[in-house]
Amino acid sequence: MIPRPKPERFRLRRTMLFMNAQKPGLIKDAYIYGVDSIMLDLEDAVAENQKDAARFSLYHALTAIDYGQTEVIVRINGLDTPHWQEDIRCAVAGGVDGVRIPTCESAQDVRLVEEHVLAAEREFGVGEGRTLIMAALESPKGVLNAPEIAAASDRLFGIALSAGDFHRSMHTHYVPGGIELNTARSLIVMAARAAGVQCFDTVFTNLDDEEGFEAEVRMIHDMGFDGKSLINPRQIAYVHQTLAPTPKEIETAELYVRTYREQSQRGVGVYTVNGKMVDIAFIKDADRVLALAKACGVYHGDL
Ligand SMILES: CC(=O)SCCNC(=O)CCNC(=O)[C@H](O)C(C)(C)COP(=O)(O)OP(=O)(O)OC[C@H]1O[C@@H](n2cnc3c(N)ncnc32)[C@H](O)[C@@H]1OP(=O)(O)O
Ligand SMILES: O=C([O-])CC(=O)C(=O)O
Ligand SMILES: [Mg+2]
Repeated sequence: MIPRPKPERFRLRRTMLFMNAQKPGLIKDAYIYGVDSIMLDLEDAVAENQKDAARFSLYHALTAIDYGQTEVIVRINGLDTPHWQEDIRCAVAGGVDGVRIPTCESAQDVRLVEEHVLAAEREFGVGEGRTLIMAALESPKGVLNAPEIAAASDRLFGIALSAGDFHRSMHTHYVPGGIELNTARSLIVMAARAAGVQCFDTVFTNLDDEEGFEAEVRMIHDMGFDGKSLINPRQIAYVHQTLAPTPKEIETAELYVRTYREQSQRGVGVYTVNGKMVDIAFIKDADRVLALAKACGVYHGDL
């Protein structure tokens, strides 16, 4: 069994790439793409009569492939199916970093998964508390319960919008620009921030519409999402580029932190830089920008 580092609840997750757990050709060298997290899917990408075969393939991938620093998440089947409990046993036995709950609708759903994850950790001698959880919100009930879901467990690192199923349950239609998803996206970002967890946008399935994909990535970046679920390796680079702080943002953050240190030594709490007011609130954000820039590998300074 390949030893994996202890999963970190909060780490860089700009890109989370789905792949069918049953396809060795996809999963055997997935780490070469430089994606932050891979999501081995046991749910919708796997045909109903192939669930056992997919679990078999998944277990062997988890125990035989060295994914290095790439996080490995397994999307289990829905809690309304006969599959999810065995999915959890298989993923935990293989030493997975985390499980993704599809169509999560309540804090109770998260706690139920948590109970089964803990039981599997005990059964297979995997460190108790090791396995992380994330929740995908795919129904109006799930989105409206986002605040309680986001705060439901110390294992939960984030919540994600899953728009395909959300569209179906809402009877909405895809519109370029995503106006029909505005409320769901805003609620998810707000609930995640209130609970101190991460938030992820949904997949973009039209691989031929590069312009539409890029516009959506810029929009979800502006809305405050930490990352996005992806379906294809060719979507990774643009997300990494767009979600990293720009040189201008880094320069401003550095300037704010340095000047704040000088000013606060002199007992000054609020002052101006290039005509703009700066106080402690700006410094907290500047610190966040510099930490993100460091994690993205675009800042190597000493702050
Ligand atoms: C709504 C939902 O539930 S989404 C989640 C469930 N869906 C999935 O998991 C689907 C994930 N994506 C895929 O399976 C594929 O990208 C498809 C079927 C959509 C398109 O497949 P292709 O037409 O083969 O894509 P493409 O030609 O761009 O593939 C280029 C290379 O990337 C590989 N690749 C494509 N998608 C993935 C992926 N998700 N993960 C890893 N590798 C991939 C292909 O194997 C191919 O490799 P090769 O050049 O060595 O042969
Ligand atoms: O999580 C996602 O974005 C994919 C998905 O299940 C959906 O769109 O229903
Ligand atoms: Mg779905």
